[in-house]
Amino acid sequence: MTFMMKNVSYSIKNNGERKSILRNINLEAAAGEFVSIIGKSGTGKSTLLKLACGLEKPDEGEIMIQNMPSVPGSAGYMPQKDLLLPWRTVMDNLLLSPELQKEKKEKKKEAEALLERVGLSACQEAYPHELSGGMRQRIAFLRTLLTGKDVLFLDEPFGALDAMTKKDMHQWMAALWRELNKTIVLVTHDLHEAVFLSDRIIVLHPSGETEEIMVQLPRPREAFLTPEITGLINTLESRITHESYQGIS
Ligand SMILES: Nc1ncnc2c1ncn2[C@@H]1O[C@H](COP(=O)(O)OP(=O)(O)OP(=O)(O)O)[C@@H](O)[C@H]1O
Repeated sequence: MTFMMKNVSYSIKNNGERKSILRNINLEAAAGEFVSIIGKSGTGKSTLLKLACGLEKPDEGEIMIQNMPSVPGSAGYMPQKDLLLPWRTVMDNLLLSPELQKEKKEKKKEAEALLERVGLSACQEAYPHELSGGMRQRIAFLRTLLTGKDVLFLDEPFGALDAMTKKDMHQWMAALWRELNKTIVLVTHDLHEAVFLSDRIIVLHPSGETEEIMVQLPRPREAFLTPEITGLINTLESRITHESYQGIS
């Protein structure tokens, strides 16, 4: 498995007491797979991604990326907010992490090629405030890609975008994922997004249990709501509203 979480538990200190956030989580993703994690607010999805990419340490359990324990830098991570630095141009934002690792020169060509590939070469010298929300998220995603990692964790990357921009982003992401052959684990609240993009969807229940739903729809997928897509969305909605896992009926 390219990504694996085994018996992972995590708690935080809250007013002197330990508060359990995740209990005994088992998850995995195969090479090139697109997996989404959905669930009610507060079930620990963002925490799970931070653990997955080594930014937090579990109390118990094992987290592996490409057969090695996950540490910061094992995988690409895109947080909920784009975190583009307002005083740096698009190119300088893309080269932020390579610059810190003294690889700026080597990565510049790669950054130019990526911008070209997604039709954003013209905004290379623009500042974040000059870009639309969709463009900013594209740049933030390209920055995650520039880490060169095969496994990418994305935390609600399109959450703040309007419906039309989101639709464009879904198609853009699906095409790039196919082309680049990355393993992606995405946290989202948008069930249509999860169905449109994923091979597999994990429902994280408030009880801490997880449930898995396969998306066996041919690709490329329809951007509009077909009866199959609507059916899956309804299934997911009914699973999320269950307080705990009761088996798929
Ligand atoms: N630093 C922290 N201090 C206290 N509580 C925290 C901290 N980080 C997370 N939590 C709590 O952990 C739980 C899980 O938070 P997390 O953000 O992972 O959930 P989520 O499923 O991603 O939520 P959402 O869908 O609303 O983004 C929540 O109850 C949250 O209040």
